[in-house]
Amino acid sequence: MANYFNTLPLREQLNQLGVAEFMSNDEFADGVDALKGKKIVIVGAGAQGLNQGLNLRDSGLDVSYALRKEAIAEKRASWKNATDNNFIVGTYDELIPGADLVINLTPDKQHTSVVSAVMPLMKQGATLSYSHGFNIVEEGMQIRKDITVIMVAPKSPGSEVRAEYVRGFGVPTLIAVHPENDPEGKGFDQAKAYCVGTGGHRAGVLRSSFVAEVKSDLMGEQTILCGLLQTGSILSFDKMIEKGIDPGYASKLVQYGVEVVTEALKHGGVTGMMDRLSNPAKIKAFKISEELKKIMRPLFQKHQDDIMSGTFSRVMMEDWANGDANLLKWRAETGETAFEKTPAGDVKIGEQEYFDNYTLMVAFIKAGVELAFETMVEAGIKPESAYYESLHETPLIANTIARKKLFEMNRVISDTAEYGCYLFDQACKPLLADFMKTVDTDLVGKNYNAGKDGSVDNQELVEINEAIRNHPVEIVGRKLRKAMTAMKAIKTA
Ligand SMILES: NC(=O)C1=CN([C@@H]2O[C@H](COP(=O)(O)OP(=O)(O)OC[C@H]3O[C@@H](n4cnc5c(N)ncnc54)[C@H](OP(=O)(O)O)[C@@H]3O)[C@@H](O)[C@H]2O)C=CC1
Ligand SMILES: CC[C@](O)(C(C)=O)C(=O)O
Ligand SMILES: [Mg+2]
Ligand SMILES: [Mg+2]
Repeated sequence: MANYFNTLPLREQLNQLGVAEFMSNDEFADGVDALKGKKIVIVGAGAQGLNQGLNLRDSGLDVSYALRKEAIAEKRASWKNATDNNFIVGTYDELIPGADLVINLTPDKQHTSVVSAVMPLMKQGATLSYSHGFNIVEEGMQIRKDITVIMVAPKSPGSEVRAEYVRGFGVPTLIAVHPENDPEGKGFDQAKAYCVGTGGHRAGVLRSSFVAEVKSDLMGEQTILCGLLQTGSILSFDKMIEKGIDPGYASKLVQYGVEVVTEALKHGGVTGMMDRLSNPAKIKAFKISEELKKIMRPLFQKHQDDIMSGTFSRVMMEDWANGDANLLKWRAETGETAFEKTPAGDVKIGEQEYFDNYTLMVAFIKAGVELAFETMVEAGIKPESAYYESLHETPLIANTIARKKLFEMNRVISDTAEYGCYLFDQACKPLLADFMKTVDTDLVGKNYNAGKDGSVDNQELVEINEAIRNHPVEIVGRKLRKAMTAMKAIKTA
């Protein structure tokens, strides 16, 4: 199998990369009708599998789970996830032949073997769905020509797909039909219905392509969403310990701080997050974020270039073939960091205190969101897609860190995202070493405003406010957030 993207002529690569059409609410007027009464069989009951299945069932659809024989015989976590929630569970032989829609929600690494096992059992004219296009785009998987191939890709961890649905909202979702597999022209209607079933239509849906989803998803997860949150958290904690801040306080500030500051990002964009700082702190955070952008831009560009050329996927697949040696080594190293091993102290940190005492994280997030967005757009990804993959999803990932630190984030995200996160983190920490020498506790651990009289240069503040508000991620963000009328606030620690 060859990398599908790399086999396309440049014209077609650019065509597929540039697909991102924001869909209006009335395009979902038929609800889940296209899937009503159809047999939906999900393969895999993990992070996405279980949570999407719960939403689809609550939306009135007929969902069951096909698991590999060993998972059923050994009553593994996936079997328990599905049976504890009263779903019918069966083997591939038992369930796949009757399925109208087979949703493959196993780890990307397993897709070639899972799809190869499932495909011969699928009935004529059935549909196969993915939530990430890696297998189709990077591995060039060929699907039987009578089968329709669709993608419904929530831009969120599975846990938040469920949590947002239960809150009455949803997560932004990319839907697509593989141009090589739409023999009956029904793929798009089915993808829309599936997306309504998960609640995605309430948060914003882009009609996308497998190519656009893969090249943006990989970039978001490696850089701002997971990589930089990991690097920023570890460096912030280590700095506080070096400067004598109480470890329990430092641990709590870092564990929950990213969730608190990004909640402001979710509702009001970078502008809203920066507005939570005092004027002097805002000016400082702006200047630091500019410095961080300068240092990290080449690394962000390298990640995007390697994703576009297929180098990233080739190297990761070499690690798969090598028994995940790097992934497992990096996972173990992350588990050994002082941040991970230091429990959050029993200390009260007020909501505003998270902003005032963690200005450094605000600067990291501003820099990372803007850089990821800028780099994706430069590479041909549409601003709407780049917004979901940078700004909107950052708070959803931050929620997982608040639950159980970086361990939880890396457990909940896909193996592909986890690998890319560590890859970025390994390269980013040394890059930031000199910068971190300049950081003191006024930026992390103590109130930035302490001992200052709060005065600022008016002209400088006006210029900085303008720069923040007029960044392209803010312009597209204001438009997309207008469609998110049902967005709910979450309770933070
Ligand atoms: N994690 C996330 O939040 C997101 C994931 N995605 C995409 O969704 C898809 C699923 O990812 P994710 O939910 O993280 O996956 P998980 O790692 O959570 O999937 C675990 C499930 O897959 C099954 N599985 C593992 N290996 C095999 C195999 N060889 N054969 C059959 N079943 C197997 C497991 O069953 P068993 O008990 O037998 O091991 C389990 O049910 C991926 O394409 C990913 O990129 C997209 C958006 C976000
Ligand atoms: C950010 C990681 C992700 O892409 C996701 C949750 O959207 C993944 O692959 O897990
Ligand atoms: Mg993603
Ligand atoms: Mg992903």
